[in-house]
Amino acid sequence: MCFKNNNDGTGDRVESSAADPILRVEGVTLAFGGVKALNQVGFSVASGSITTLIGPNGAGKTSLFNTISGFYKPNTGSIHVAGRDITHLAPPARAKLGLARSFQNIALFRGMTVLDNIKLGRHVHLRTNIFDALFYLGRARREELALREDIERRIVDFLEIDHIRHASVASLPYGLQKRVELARALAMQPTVLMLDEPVAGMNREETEDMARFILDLRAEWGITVLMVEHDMGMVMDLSDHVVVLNFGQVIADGTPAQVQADPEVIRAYLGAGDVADLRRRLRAEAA
Ligand SMILES: Nc1ncnc2c1ncn2[C@@H]1O[C@H](COP(=O)(O)OP(=O)(O)OP(=O)(O)O)[C@@H](O)[C@H]1O
Repeated sequence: MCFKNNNDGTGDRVESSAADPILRVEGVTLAFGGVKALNQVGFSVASGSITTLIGPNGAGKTSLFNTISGFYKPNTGSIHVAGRDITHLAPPARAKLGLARSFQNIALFRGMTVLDNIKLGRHVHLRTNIFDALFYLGRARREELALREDIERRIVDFLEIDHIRHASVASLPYGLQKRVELARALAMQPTVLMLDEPVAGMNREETEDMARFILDLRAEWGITVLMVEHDMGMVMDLSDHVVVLNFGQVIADGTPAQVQADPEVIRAYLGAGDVADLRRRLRAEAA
């Protein structure tokens, strides 16, 4: 594949051929004491796809996200981005390779402006990395002067947040804060964007906006999306590929139609209901 994003300063980024998955997880096991949060987990994410991890509470989705982004080290198994083994790389090195993520709970600097929060995302590609940047803003700001402004402008235009660029994050409604968090992740110029429950806590209008942005960033920017999401309506509408976890294991892996029809998914994940029923109920609740 060719990166459609502007990759200045990212000389060590990886590329994949059309035949290879952009992300591959193989035999990953992760234990917390006696609890196996992940047990021999394996799946692939095709380049340019929207892939979603679902599963009941405690299934291992967050553990898997944290393992892929490098915050947890697996006991066994490996993780590959565009064919390169990244299992032993720290999170900033993974981010440099194009693996960016957002967090379930908003992790923005609430006292700072929207624009300053977005700029922090760019430091992943500077000599001053994002973690340094958080603590040594003076140095980061000096380096900022050398950055091109067009990426920020593109992101701000794309996410329709121009009118709030100088507002402090704390003053914004929840849906806009989540959009700013997405903007910061985009500022990392990701190849694979990991979104942790992107519409959690959003009202229907905010959810629809976020769904539109996710579809557009794949279509217009060529970014591969891997997300964890509980909103079944959104999962089934947006995803090309759904991976279902239960008790730390992959119990189904396929298209939305395939996993919706899988009896083990219905039994394990949805209990007595079925996906169509759950979807109806969720939509009724949202209305
Ligand atoms: N830091 C931790 N220490 C000990 N056990 C943990 C830790 N994190 C997760 N677990 C356990 O690992 C298992 C998987 O948890 P995880 O949070 O990954 O599930 P999840 O699918 O993300 O759940 P949810 O949908 O509720 O967020 C659970 O049994 C959980 O109690």
